[in-house]
Amino acid sequence: MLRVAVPNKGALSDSAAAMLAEAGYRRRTDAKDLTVLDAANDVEFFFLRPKDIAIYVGSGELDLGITGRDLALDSLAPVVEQLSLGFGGSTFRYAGPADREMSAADLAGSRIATSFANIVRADLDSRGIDAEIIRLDGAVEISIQLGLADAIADVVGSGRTLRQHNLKAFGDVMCASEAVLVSGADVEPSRAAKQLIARVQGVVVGQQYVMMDYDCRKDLLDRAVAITPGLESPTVAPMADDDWVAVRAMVPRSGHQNVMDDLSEMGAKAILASDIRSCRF
Ligand SMILES: Nc1ncnc2c1ncn2[C@@H]1O[C@H](COP(=O)(O)OP(=O)(O)OP(=O)(O)O)[C@@H](O)[C@H]1O
Ligand SMILES: O=P(O)(O)OC[C@H]1O[C@H](OP(=O)(O)OP(=O)(O)O)[C@H](O)[C@@H]1O
Ligand SMILES: [Mg+2]
Repeated sequence: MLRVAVPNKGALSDSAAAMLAEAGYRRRTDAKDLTVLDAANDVEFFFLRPKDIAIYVGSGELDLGITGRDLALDSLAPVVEQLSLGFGGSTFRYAGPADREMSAADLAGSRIATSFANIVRADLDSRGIDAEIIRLDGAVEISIQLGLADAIADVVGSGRTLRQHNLKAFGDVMCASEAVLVSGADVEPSRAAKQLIARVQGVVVGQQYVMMDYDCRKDLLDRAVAITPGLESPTVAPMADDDWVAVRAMVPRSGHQNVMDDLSEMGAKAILASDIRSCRF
């Protein structure tokens, strides 16, 4: 049976659960459950702390896991990304007091508080900077005002937490993160693992596109195809009125409103954009 780790709470948990459900897997009914057996698909899901997931997968105890790229990197566990999942986007940055202009060079000799000590150590080493790393479990932004640290290194999502604590990010982004599906680095994914990867990929790709349908005069078809080329080529179907055809093509979700504007301007009618819940190529 395939064994898959899923975040049990936190920033990634709801979206990860929704994505697996959309891919056809059984959901847990109680947020306190630590395991769910999906007998129909021959998969057992384990609901674990997001930080621990790469450790279980890297050790080979579990076959696949959903976690954050930053968490996987910091774990030092031997895992590889099979898929980027398109949610849980964040950056991992240094930050310091908003009224101080700081750069990475200012970190020399400083105290840096973080929950991601390995990422910070690797970054400091790559710059040849000697600094003290203070390992905290969370709420890292408070450590400067409490006098524990001179700078922090933490996850920045909306940036709201930094602003609330009068802090400002500086230096290069150490990790551009999002939710990822990982497998062990030393093993080829099994047939069952590949099937789960393909199903989840179908959902991820589906979310990145919309299906566009519209009616188009035959003499405008070349222009229409140029606007919506589809993945291979659009489907063109006859209509009862012989001067018109019905066109159907996948369009990237980002910018699909512009595509609708262009089609409308060209003279297309009844332009519809619908969600794609899952797809395979
Ligand atoms: N706005 C955000 N805030 C926090 N984490 C985010 C955000 N956006 C994405 N993430 C990602 O979520 C993951 C962290 O998840 P989470 O905060 O649930 O874990 P944790 O900090 O280990 O758990 P907890 O906060 O319960 O102690 C990281 O991969 C992080 O990059
Ligand atoms: O830029 P923002 O959108 O404000 O999000 C970033 C904050 O969210 C996370 O904290 P979390 O809620 O996971 O709490 P924690 O610090 O205890 O892990 C992260 O560690 C930052 O503190
Ligand atoms: Mg957190």
